[in-house]
Amino acid sequence: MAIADDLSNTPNRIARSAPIAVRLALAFGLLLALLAGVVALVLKQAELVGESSRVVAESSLRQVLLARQAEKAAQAGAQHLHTLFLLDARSDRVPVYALIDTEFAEQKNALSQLLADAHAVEDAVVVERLISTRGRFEAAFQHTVEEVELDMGAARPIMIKETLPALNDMLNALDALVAVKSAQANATISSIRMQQARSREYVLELSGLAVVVALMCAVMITRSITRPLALTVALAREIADGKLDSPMPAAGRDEVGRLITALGEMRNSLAQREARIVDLAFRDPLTGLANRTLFNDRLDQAVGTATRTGHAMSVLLIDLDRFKNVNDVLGHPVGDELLNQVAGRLTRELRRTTDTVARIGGDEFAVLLPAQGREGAALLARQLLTALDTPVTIEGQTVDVSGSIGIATFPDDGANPTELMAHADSAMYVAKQTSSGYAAFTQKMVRTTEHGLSLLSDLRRAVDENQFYLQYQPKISLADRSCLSAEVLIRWRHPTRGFVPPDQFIPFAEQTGCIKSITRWVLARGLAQLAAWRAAGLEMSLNINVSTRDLVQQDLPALVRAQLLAEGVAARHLCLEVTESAIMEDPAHALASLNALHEMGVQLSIDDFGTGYSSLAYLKKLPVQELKIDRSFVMNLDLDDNDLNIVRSTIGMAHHMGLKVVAEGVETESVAAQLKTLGCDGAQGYLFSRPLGADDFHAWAVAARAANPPLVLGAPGEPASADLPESVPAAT
Ligand SMILES: Nc1nc2c(ncn2[C@@H]2O[C@@H]3COP(=O)(O)O[C@H]4[C@@H](O)[C@H](n5cnc6c(=O)[nH]c(N)nc65)O[C@@H]4COP(=O)(O)O[C@H]3[C@H]2O)c(=O)[nH]1
Repeated sequence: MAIADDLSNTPNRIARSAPIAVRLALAFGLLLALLAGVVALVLKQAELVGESSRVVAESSLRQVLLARQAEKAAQAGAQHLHTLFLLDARSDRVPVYALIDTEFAEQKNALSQLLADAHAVEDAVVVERLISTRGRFEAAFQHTVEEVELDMGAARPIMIKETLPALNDMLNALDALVAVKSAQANATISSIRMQQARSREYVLELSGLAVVVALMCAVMITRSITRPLALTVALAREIADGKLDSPMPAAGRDEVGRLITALGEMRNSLAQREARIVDLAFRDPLTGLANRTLFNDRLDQAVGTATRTGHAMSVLLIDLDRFKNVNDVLGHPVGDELLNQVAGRLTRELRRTTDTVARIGGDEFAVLLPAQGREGAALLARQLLTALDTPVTIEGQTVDVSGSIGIATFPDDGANPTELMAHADSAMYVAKQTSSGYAAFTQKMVRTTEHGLSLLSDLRRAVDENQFYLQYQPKISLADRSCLSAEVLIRWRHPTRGFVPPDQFIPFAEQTGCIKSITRWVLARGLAQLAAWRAAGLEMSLNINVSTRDLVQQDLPALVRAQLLAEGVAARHLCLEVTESAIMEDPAHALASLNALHEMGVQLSIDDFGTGYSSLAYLKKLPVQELKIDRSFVMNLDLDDNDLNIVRSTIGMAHHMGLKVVAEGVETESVAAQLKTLGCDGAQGYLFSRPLGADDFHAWAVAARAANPPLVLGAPGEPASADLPESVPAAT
């Protein structure tokens, strides 16, 4: 069967190997040749038939004419014989004899010619008979003529008995000859007719053959063009429908074959481009991981499957800690490489091909675990955190990596992808505050979120409704216990919640952006109070806390400048406290703000030192004058050698860098004494005073000043003899 197919396809293959133009030229050439052949044959046949017809007609006519001529001559001879009987004088008969001789000669000549033309046996027999009858006639005629000259009376019976019967015999023989010739002519004509009929058949057969051959050629050529064209059209439609992987039809070497090849090339390049587009649409170009779109798509499918099968499934959201620092401090190429390495580590931890790891944001990754419950997800979270834990080395720099993972599991933590992702997100934020680094979602997290929402609207109202107030805590010099500065601490008296400590609302205000209006309020109220104290003769400076958000916003220096000008307070009497984590959150912007404030003359202090991640080496680059050691290291300084060592080395290094050091949370004399021994410059704590209201602080400060007059006047880090103008340079 295959061989038969092969054979039947061979002409097609041959046909398709030649160009269409050549094929058409060949086909039409063949057709023309066939037609020319047929025409030539028809002409030849017609010529043959015409020639033979002409020959036969001429020959028959000639023979009939010769026979008639002989007959006529015989009849004329007979007439002249009669004439002889009517002429008595011999002289009158002589001319008749001459005529008779001529007629005899004509007769003889005609008969000789008839004999010469008589090829057929039957012709010869008839002619022989004619010649013999003529001979007898001629003899009888001569005899009669001789008798006429001898005895006219005797000649007449001779003529009647001999000559006339001989003449009749000769005439009968001539009739027989004419009949034979006519029969021959008829036979020839019917043979010609047969020949003509045969010629017609030949012509018809040849024409039929030519038509069949032409049809076969036409079908073959048409098929050799239309079939590949139909395949080409089908291929083009498939390409248009986006089917780019169906098998390609075999391409010949003709024009259609070249078209198929070109379509194939077009299809391949389309397939490549489509793959690239799909890659761009669904892959993260940096890490090669699935992107958010692909992740969401797979999450939809996984939730669909889990709903049908009743199996659990989990989502893990992973956020890298301090990634922004890496990007800002070490540069984007290092940040990109870090993300790449993290992507590799996450991918390597996944064991099942059905699991998906995706990069869904800058430093945010997500893992989809179909058919995996909470325990399995928590186990993987721990493995991922361990995998991330090893520091990476990029361009010779060692970068610590850590992450926080939030887990949400279907169906307990969410019935749809949106809920699952939102709850994994909430869990991730909780995870950031835990030591384990991961957290599975609980309903309590929803309540926290709800609580957060109502807290947000309350916070927004608090400034307008004057629910905030300020307290001031003295910062004293350990050298002489004098008070030169006060730290401003905000307090919130909520109408229904009661007193809300700053630790509970400041971080939230920072997250939600409310901190900006709070800082503005604290700056205005605090500087107004400072101006009032100074106007009342209390030599004092103020420390005000600013948050990360304040620091990265470029309008902080302008705001501070405006408030200082509004209250007429010199910039040097203001010290802004920033936490090291606030600086490290966005070092580039933080540094810009700090520089602008420093140029303005504002003092800068690093708050809660020791709790963040920054190093003293990095702080060296900052325009700060003071460093406040966190109270967690100070409070048990006299009991804990570790704390003592930390505080000692911090003071040593800070002094080495030209910074004043203030210890927070000093509650006992023993700690104060230790700090003084260690060379600490200032201290703050319940030992000296709890945070006080403005009036109480004023009274406390006046009393303290009386008990412990300052050896020098000025803010920590400020030269005692400084006599700076009360004006404020414009912020840059
Ligand atoms: N145990 C103990 N605590 C002591 C002692 N001496 C002072 N403190 C407390 O230590 C905190 C010192 O403030 P902080 O480190 O800047 O820490 C502050 C500061 O980071 C933030 N904060 C307070 N007011 C403001 C503000 O106006 N703006 C901003 N951005 N943050 C503020 O809230 C944090 C907490 O403030 P507070 O609750 O007022 O808590 C204050 C103060 O009451 C002591 O001897 N023992």
